[in-house]
Amino acid sequence: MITIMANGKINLTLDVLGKRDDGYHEVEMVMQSINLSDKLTIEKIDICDIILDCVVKGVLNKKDNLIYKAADLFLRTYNIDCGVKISLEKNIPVAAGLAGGSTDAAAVLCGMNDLFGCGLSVETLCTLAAKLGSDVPFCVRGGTMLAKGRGEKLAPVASLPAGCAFVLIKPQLGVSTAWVYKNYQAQRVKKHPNNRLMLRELEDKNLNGVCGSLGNVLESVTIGAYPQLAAYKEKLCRYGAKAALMSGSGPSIFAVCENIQVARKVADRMRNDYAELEVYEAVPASARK
Ligand SMILES: C[C@@](CO)(OP(=O)(O)O)[C@H](O)COP(=O)(O)OP(=O)(O)OC[C@H]1O[C@@H](n2ccc(N)nc2=O)[C@H](O)[C@@H]1O
Ligand SMILES: Nc1ncnc2c1ncn2[C@@H]1O[C@H](COP(=O)(O)OP(=O)(O)O)[C@@H](O)[C@H]1O
Repeated sequence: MITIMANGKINLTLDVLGKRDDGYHEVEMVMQSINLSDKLTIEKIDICDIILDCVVKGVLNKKDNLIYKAADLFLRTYNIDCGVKISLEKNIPVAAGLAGGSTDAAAVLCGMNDLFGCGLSVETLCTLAAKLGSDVPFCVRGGTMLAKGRGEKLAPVASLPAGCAFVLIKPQLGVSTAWVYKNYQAQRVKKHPNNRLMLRELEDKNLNGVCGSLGNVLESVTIGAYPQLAAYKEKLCRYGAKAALMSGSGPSIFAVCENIQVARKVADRMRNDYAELEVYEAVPASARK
């Protein structure tokens, strides 16, 4: 039996370059793992089955769970003639722009690789991961990455300056990623993030520069539909954060602070207006403890 942590992510940048022939959007984004994590326990069972012990809001059919899909893909690809029982402690809110489902799927692939002693490389795991979703390869690797293509082409980039921390607002509503991309209209975007500049600011460990380079074009869709998200961003900055942005397709909002003490102060002030928030930090690649 093994236990494995599945980290959530935020997007420091997210740009959409255009629509592709396969219906997906060509993206360019800087992604960052954070220590908001689900916990999975995976054990071998003698029967050829996948048993799930978990509750995921809105996922009623076991076969729709990305955990099931990942386990099924792994067992079929490597002709493994036994099954697994997987238990999940779900901490990452669902459909929140934090890759909760994708990271569970990535953890299953990595966990089963260890459990069955397959010795697959990270590259092989990422190829498998891309079959499950655009964000799943990033979740296999973690850390700070530039993602291109539909999100699966990854290159490691410099990490954030040490010590910085995030206040993360987890709104009660869930937003469908497919709906957000479907409603994306390039002409409604006022400003695109400058990914090159973001990479340079990360290299220079310049937190003010990083904050100045944050940007997410999908805000034009999700904040358009839920204007209260703009008010959260504005308040977080007024209460002492350096900058705030929506993560992924939303609706989660994160604010960047120079250190955890400042982040806790901002979070305490913000709690009077909005209760569902917590302080998190960046985690490096492959941190699953
Ligand atoms: C927006 C992002 C940013 O990191 O994350 P989330 O907000 O979901 O966390 C990702 O691009 C989401 O990745 P992921 O959630 O894995 O998406 P997928 O399951 O592959 O696709 C869900 C739907 O989104 C659309 N989609 C996804 C990725 C992409 N590059 N272009 C798209 O148009 C597709 O229509 C697809 O049907
Ligand atoms: N284990 C899982 N955890 C979360 N969502 C899951 C899971 N399995 C399937 N899903 C489905 O994936 C969708 C996207 O979920 P999630 O990855 O949490 O959000 P996002 O794509 O915004 O990061 C959910 O609405 C849910 O229907």
